[in-house]
Amino acid sequence: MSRHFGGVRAVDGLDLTVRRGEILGLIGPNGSGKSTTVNLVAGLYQPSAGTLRFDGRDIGTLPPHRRAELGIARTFQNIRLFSQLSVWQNVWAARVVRERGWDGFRARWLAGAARAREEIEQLLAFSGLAHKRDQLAGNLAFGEQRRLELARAAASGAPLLLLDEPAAGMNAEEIDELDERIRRLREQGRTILLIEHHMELVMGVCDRVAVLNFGRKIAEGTPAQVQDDPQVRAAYLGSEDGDALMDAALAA
Ligand SMILES: Nc1ncnc2c1ncn2[C@@H]1O[C@H](COP(=O)(O)OP(=O)(O)OP(=O)(O)O)[C@@H](O)[C@H]1O
Repeated sequence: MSRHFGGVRAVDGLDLTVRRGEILGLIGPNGSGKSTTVNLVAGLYQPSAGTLRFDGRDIGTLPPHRRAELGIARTFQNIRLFSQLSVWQNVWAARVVRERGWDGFRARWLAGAARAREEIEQLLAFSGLAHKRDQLAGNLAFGEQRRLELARAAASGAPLLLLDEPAAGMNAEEIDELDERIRRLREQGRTILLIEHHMELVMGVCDRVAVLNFGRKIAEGTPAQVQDDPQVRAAYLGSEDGDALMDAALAA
């Protein structure tokens, strides 16, 4: 796929496969096209060229809500919750969409409510937010909002989760917890595309890693292979992420 903005080739002939059940890390220096890739998969952007298949089906022209119904959920780099709904209601809204799709959302939401409630309880426990259930999402602390976004994506039941910098702004303890949650989602059979700058998290949790630079894929492989790749090191040279990449390589 490619996506150009005027003269900027944000994504430039990217060929990427996310295998069922894996955690694929997508990394790259600032402005290398990671978020554009997520937005192409989620349907917020239309590709300038190329095709996109999900579970064998061409979804390149479907609007975002149809892709969500088919089983693609996401979190946002800049958190986007329903800030005037409670924690519980945020998770509930995602859960309801899964059961019935947007078309039946209003008419049939009551059906299956008991099972949904039980699942929402489990998700609130999973994200450590059970005690915050009645608070407005907009009033949560930053790290809690990130946790709620993840819970909401999980509540959709989508087999594919696109996580766009879920560790951004988190402290070390929160990142450890995030690491654990991402692993648990994989254990449940979810497939995860993880966009992240936090190298320790990426190298620790991902099965495979793909590296972008100027919209192109410059490397793909296991975390160890990618860390040792001279092109990857060159792309990151002199940046903070590059230093972290070296640290992760040395620690491995
Ligand atoms: N809507 C847009 N309009 C114009 N240019 C855009 C748009 N979105 C992204 N770009 C440009 O495309 C390139 C890739 O941006 P993108 O946000 O995908 O990178 P990224 O790898 O996610 O960066 P970061 O790590 O800083 O989040 C950048 O040069 C950016 O300025």
